[in-house]
Amino acid sequence: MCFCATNVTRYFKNTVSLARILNEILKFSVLQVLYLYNYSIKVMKKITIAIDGFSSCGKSTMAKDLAREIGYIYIDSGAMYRAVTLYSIENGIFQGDRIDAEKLKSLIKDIHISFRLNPETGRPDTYLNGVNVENKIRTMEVSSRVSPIATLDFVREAMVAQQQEMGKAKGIVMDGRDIGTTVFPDAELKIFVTATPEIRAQRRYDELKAKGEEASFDEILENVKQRDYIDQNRDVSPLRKASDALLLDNSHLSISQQKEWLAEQFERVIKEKN
Ligand SMILES: Nc1ncnc2c1ncn2[C@@H]1O[C@H](COP(=O)(O)OP(=O)(O)O)[C@@H](O)[C@H]1O
Ligand SMILES: Nc1ccn([C@@H]2O[C@H](COP(=O)(O)OP(=O)(O)O)[C@@H](O)[C@H]2O)c(=O)n1
Repeated sequence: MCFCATNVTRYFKNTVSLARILNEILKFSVLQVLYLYNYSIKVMKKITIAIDGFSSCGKSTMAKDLAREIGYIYIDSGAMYRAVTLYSIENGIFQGDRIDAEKLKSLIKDIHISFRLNPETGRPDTYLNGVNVENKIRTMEVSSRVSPIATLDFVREAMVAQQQEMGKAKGIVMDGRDIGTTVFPDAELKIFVTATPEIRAQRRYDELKAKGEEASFDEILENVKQRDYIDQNRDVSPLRKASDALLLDNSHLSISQQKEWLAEQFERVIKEKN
């Protein structure tokens, strides 16, 4: 790709006409044109993109789309906390609502989380100790137990260390609750997303229904509010907007509108950095 792109760029010399052709004839998006052009002349400095915010507001939808379009790695940090929660459910860490933190602490080194691209969806699936748990971690049972697990300092320490390792080379879009504040405080682009609890619950409800799963709107709304409360009030890395994050309330934005907004922010920052 690099060889072809370099030659094409040399041939056309004029970036504007090249961009127009890629855009109008080959139907490349503006971002793809920008990325291809920068890639071709090998000057594009990769950045780190941190997307934080409240539960179920569309963070991963926009993060995944952007990452795919610009060729960055996408990491869903929430999936990692969900995987630890699933492990805890399956390994007797919960006694009713009580968490056996000592037991989990002694087992945490045995929890290995990774992501692999699913060729069918074109998106990364979550693996727990080598097993694909992408569907299992999205159940209401995991949703209702994940936030207390995510308050545990040794769990966060282990997850943050892995996340920082994944982002060492930049070129990463990560979404979660503490990415812009704790995991990558120096991220070049930080977004904080919010929407009303009712709208977020409706989006999650529609998603579960579309998957053919049993869902109660009231239960989801309660879960969304409860997780927001725990996430904002925990001692370690509580959910906060980083002071240098851009605020996006997407209550009344469509998926494509928010995608376009994020692409504009990326384009602006990447131009400043290159
Ligand atoms: N702007 C939007 N309008 C309507 N639905 C949306 C929007 N953004 C995301 N969604 C949908 O809302 C649900 C939750 O989005 P998701 O990206 O998983 O949220 P988060 O990562 O913040 O938990 C998904 O089903 C997604 O398709
Ligand atoms: N960086 C992160 C990501 C998630 N989490 C926790 O993990 C839970 C699940 O995260 P998620 O991103 O999958 O949640 P949804 O908004 O997708 O439902 C959150 O409610 C937080 O309690 C966290 O503490 N820190």
